Amino acid sequence: MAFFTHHISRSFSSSAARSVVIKNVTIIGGGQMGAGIAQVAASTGHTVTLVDMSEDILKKSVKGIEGSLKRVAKKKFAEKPEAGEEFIQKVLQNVSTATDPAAAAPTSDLVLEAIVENLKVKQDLFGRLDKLAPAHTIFASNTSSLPITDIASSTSRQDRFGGLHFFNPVPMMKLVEVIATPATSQETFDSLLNFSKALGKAPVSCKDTPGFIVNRLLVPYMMEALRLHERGHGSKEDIDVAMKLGAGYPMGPFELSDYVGLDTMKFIIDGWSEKDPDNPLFAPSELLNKLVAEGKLGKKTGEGFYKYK
Ligand SMILES: CCCCCCC[C@H](O)CC(=O)SCCNC(=O)CCNC(=O)[C@H](O)C(C)(C)COP(=O)([O-])OP(=O)([O-])OC[C@H]1O[C@@H](n2cnc3c(N)ncnc32)[C@H](O)[C@@H]1OP(=O)([O-])[O-]
Ligand SMILES: NC(=O)c1ccc[n+]([C@@H]2O[C@H](COP(=O)([O-])OP(=O)(O)OC[C@H]3O[C@@H](n4cnc5c(N)ncnc54)[C@H](O)[C@@H]3O)[C@@H](O)[C@H]2O)c1
Repeated sequence: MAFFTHHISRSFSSSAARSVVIKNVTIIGGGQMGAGIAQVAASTGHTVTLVDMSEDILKKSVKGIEGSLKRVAKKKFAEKPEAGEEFIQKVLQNVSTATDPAAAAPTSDLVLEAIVENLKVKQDLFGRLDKLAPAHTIFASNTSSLPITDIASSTSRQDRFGGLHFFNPVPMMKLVEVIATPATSQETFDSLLNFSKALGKAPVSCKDTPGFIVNRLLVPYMMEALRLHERGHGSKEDIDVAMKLGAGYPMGPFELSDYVGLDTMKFIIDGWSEKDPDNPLFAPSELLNKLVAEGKLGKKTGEGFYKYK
């Protein structure tokens, strides 16, 4: 239970570097979040290196960015399609790709990670990058549910490590949660906050507590929707309609689950129920486990709670 009641008091390291103006950004993980963050950073004049495990994945990421930019341009340059095309090309010029994170780390002001929601994999990545990146480089994680302190523990720059939690779809969602651990320096926190504003986002300040603000409230809600359905108390379609029309949510919980990715949901809930097994809010869902075992991960694989093909 300590996991959820632990109170963190923040202190600032005096050994911290000066506040960094973030211009060159390395984003690791070119999935739905990494690609979205890369798009928004490149659109706001940052130089971005997007890293993933293969050229094929990166091609898909850049294609996704281009598709999303077209949607943005269609709205932003409704009267001037040529200006829209110019905007898209200019943004894409700000994005390069690499399969080795070591390629860009030495010139980055910020390394932001948006890879799989697995503590060990994230720690291995940052442990390796810690030896390659210059002293001023800030590290940040886009984790949904893992303690930033635990991820940062694999590095020797805990004062230059924080959380930057974006929301899906990144080009549309205005919020960024900026997370300071007790070891995050004030300068690092300010740099991350200013970077979020430079992206045109609205940052809120969070402590390094489970789920920060949004997911501490959203995860129990989403899981209870699944359990309500499993108890036979509502079809997924009715639950979705009810929450859209009765609570004003843009998507119902099953639509949103498919949009987020059922694998990511499972990583989150398994991690929390392991740490806090007696908490009924974090009880696992058999239906979720079954769909993930079948490879039905939501929109990204063409099927989850609903079919998209
Ligand atoms: C148990 C664990 C569970 C918790 C998981 C937590 C996960 C995580 O940590 C936190 C999250 O992110 S939580 C998740 C938080 N996220 C939420 O809660 C999201 C909830 N959903 C929403 O806010 C809305 O449904 C959307 C904004 C997604 C779509 O808007 P809509 O009005 O319903 O429908 P529309 O007709 O489709 O789109 C209209 C127009 O919007 C534009 N546009 C849209 N996507 C775009 C993109 N990718 N690019 C560019 N542009 C994009 C475009 O102009 C489009 O027009 P077009 O002519 O079609 O090009
Ligand atoms: N999906 C969401 O709605 C959402 C929202 C906010 C935060 N997050 C968090 O963002 C992170 C990424 O989520 P996502 O939805 O973009 O996942 P995703 O599955 O769409 O993408 C993850 C990408 O990371 C790559 N990857 C995995 N391990 C890697 C490694 N070691 N090196 C380089 N690349 C690697 C994968 O190839 C994949 O392209 C997770 O920590 C997740 O919890 C997700």
